[in-house]
Amino acid sequence: VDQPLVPKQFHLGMFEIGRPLGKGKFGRVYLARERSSNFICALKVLYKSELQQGSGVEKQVRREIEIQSNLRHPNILKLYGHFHDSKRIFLILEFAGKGELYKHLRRENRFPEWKAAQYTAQMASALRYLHRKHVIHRDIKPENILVGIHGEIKISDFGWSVHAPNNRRQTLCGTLDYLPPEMIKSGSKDNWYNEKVDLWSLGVLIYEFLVGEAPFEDTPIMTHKRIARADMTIPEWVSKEAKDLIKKLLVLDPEKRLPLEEVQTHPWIIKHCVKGERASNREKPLK
Ligand SMILES: Cc1nn(C)cc1-c1nc2c(-c3cnn(Cc4ccccc4)c3)c(Cl)cnc2[nH]1
Repeated sequence: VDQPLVPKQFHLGMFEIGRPLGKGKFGRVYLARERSSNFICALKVLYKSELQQGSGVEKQVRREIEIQSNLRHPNILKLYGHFHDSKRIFLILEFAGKGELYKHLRRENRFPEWKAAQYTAQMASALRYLHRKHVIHRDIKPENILVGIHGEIKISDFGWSVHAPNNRRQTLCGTLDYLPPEMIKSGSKDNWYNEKVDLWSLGVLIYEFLVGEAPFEDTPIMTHKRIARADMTIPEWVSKEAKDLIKKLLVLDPEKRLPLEEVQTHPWIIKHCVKGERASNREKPLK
C-alpha cells in the first residue's frame, strides 16, 4: 500500500534498489521501494567526490534539498527526504511513472496544440505556486520536467532555483536556449532574481512543445545574439492563439511579460483546457 514516507531518519538499508531510471550531470536515479511500507520512489544518488568540495554544486544540492522538501504541488516532483553515507548523498524523490518529458518530445517530434496547452496550464499553476513562495526555478526546460502516471507533468531538479532575492553568484553551464536576455547580458545581476525569468523560459518551453526545437536554437554566439534581440520566427502553421501567447512571454523587458494569472486565462489555454471531454474533440465551439 502506498504510504507516505514518514520517518525522519532514513538509511540505505530501508530501500530495495531496482533498475536504473536515468542519469544526470551529477549522479544517477534508481527505482526503489521502501521495505516497511512498500512505497515506490526514485532514489537519486550523488557521489560526494563528484561534488567538488566547496564548489557551487555542493551548495546547489543543499539548496535543492532545502527548497524542494518544502514544496507540495501536483506538478512539482516531491522530495520526501534525504540521507548520506561516507561517500554518497541520497535524495528520496517521487517516482514519475512516465519518465522524462524531453524523451517524449524527441520521440513525438512535437506535441499537438491541446497537449502543449495542457502542459502549459500545469506549468503556469506550478510556477504560480513557486513564485507565491518566492522560489524562482530559473532552469525551466524539457530536461527538467518529468511525466506522472496520469500524464501530468512534474517540475524536477531545483538545483538552480533560488529564494528571491538572493545575492549568491551563479556560474551557468548547459544550454543557453532557455536563458532570458537579462541573464545573458552582463551588467546588473539583480534581474537574475526576479521571478519574471521563469516567464521567459515558459515562453521558450511552449515554443519548443509546438515546434520541436527552441526558438533561438543556433550556434552559441548566434543564440546569444538572437536572445538579446528576442529574434525568433514562429512557423505560420502554429495557431494564432498560441503565437499570441508565445509573443507575450518572449518579451525583452521582464516587467512587460504576461503574468502567470493571465497565462492561465489566455484564450489558447481556455480553448484546450476546459474540464470534461477534450476540447479538440468538441464538435461545436463553447458558448
Ligand atoms: C526513465 C523512466 N522511465 N519511466 C517509465 C519512468 C522513468 C522515471 N525516471 C525518473 C526520474 C529520473 C530519471 N533520470 N532522471 C534524470 C536525472 C538523473 C540523475 C540526476 C539528474 C537528473 C530523473 C526521477 Cl528523478 C523520478 N521519477 C522517474 N521516473
